[in-house]
Amino acid sequence: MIRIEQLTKRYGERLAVDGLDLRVGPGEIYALLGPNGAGKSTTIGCLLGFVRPDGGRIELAGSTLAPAEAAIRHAAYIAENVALYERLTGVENVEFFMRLLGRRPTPAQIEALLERAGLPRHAWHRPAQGYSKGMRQKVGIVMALAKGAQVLVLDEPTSGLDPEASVAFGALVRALADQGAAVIMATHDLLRAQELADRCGVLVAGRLIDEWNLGDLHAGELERNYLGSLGGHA
Ligand SMILES: Nc1ncnc2c1ncn2[C@@H]1O[C@H](COP(=O)(O)OP(=O)(O)OP(=O)(O)O)[C@@H](O)[C@H]1O
Repeated sequence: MIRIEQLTKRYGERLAVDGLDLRVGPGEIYALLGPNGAGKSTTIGCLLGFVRPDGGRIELAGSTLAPAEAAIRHAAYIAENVALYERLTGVENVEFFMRLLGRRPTPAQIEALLERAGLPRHAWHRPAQGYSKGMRQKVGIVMALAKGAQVLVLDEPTSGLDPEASVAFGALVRALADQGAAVIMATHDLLRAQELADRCGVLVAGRLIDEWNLGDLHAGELERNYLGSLGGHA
């Protein structure tokens, strides 16, 4: 579960996040929409403890720890470009990550995770420097699976992915949510947001101006609503 209450962040004079309240329940996928500069990345940065808020409260997976520690313990983050150790293979990257978590996985356990995430077999033992964006996203998912993350934070996860990779990625995210993870994804991809998310909110100038249950909307309706919502706040 993700609970954000009255989150505020300023950069000098600029109010990037303005008293934001937002909740994402276990098993729920929430799409955080909004134009450039709306405060999506700042919100995500605060969730992960990368950015220090000026006010408000953040709770991840019921933890009362400071956000950075709670994120280290409970969250997995998949950035637009998943950073890997370029000279290590996919298997070695996952092994390294799992050792940081205090685990000693067998090669078979790592391969089972890579298989589950759909990383092509031919890539398992190749250096990550040759990986495509979609392959990197899959390794990111493996790390979330390995960690048993209760919170999954995604920043523009589908930008630059081809439609097939994007659909495959969406299925993996849904599988993690079905295991009980609370998922928040900042995105400009309204099509994928409508396909994948359960709920979405529109952030403008650091405030949520609208929220919808996506199950209530017809195909294509999200874009109309979104543009209408922005128009009303122009
Ligand atoms: N490190 C920073 N220093 C100063 N201002 C910043 C900093 N990071 C973000 N901002 C400002 O805070 C506001 C929110 O930015 P943020 O990156 O969170 O928006 P965003 O919704 O993620 O935008 P985008 O869709 O373009 O990624 C913007 O006005 C931005 O210029």
